[in-house]
Amino acid sequence: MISAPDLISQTRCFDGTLGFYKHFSSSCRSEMKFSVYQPPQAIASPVPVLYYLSGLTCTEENVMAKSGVQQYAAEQGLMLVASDTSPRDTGIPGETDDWDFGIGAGFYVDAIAEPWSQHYQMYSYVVNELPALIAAHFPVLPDRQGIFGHSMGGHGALVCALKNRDRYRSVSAFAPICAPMRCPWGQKAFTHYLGNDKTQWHTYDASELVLTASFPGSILIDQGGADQFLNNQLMPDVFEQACKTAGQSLILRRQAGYDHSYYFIATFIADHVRHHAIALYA
Ligand SMILES: N[C@@H](CCC(=O)N[C@@H](CSC=O)C(=O)NCC(=O)O)C(=O)O
Repeated sequence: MISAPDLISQTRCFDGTLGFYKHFSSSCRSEMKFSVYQPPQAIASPVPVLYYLSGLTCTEENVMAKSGVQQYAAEQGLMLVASDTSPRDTGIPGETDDWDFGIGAGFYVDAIAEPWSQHYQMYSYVVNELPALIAAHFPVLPDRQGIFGHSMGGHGALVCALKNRDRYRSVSAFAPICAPMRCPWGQKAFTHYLGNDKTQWHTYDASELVLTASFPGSILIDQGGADQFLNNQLMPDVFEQACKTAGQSLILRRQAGYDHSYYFIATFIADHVRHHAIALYA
């Protein structure tokens, strides 16, 4: 039996309910927090569920506080679940030293290198443990799941969907880190979490994965043209080229003038929720 999470706080929002929760994660072997927006439709019957993965430095709160996503989840009848971006307070030396590694920067991989492998199991957490807990304790249709995210989390969403096409019916991303093996954020995280063997890195790089594991539906990506991280960290051209090579359907929208912030996400999040709703209610 999967234990119920503890409710930390609950707020009414667009005729639904926004709740913040904590529980002990067996994957990460530490306490984890997450947030859930339950739309009004979920009172009558179970609804599809959309998972959101945040970027570096974020928690389970950022998307709920800054994007305005609840309005669109309420319109479309989707449960929205946002996980934290890493375990916290594990006691691993150095986990708070850098803003782009350790706490707030789990990169949605299962670490295999010590000491990170003891707790940093974010891939298993978001793909297996959290969905099982949500299915056990919230009114969702667990065979109707979508996933999206921003930056580190946008890349995490791409990887989760590409590796699990049987579990997710839809995927989208805001300004994802498209080729982590080639950028400083990704190289730093993969070196520490996965070690120096590059064959391990390939299994968590969306631009490599898509060459051998395509997703059945179209992938939607929005990328701001004035994003400060565009050229040195995000590299959407690499993913676009890989999708072309693999025959993967991709809608890559380059949005002139937009940066990397939640103002950019708030501007286009209605389109993303609609993209998921179409697939999840088909
Ligand atoms: N000054 C920022 C630097 C980090 C940042 O930009 N984080 C982004 C995600 S970057 C890639 O994963 C973010 O979403 N920040 C949180 C927010 O609410 O904007 C910082 O310290 O946040």
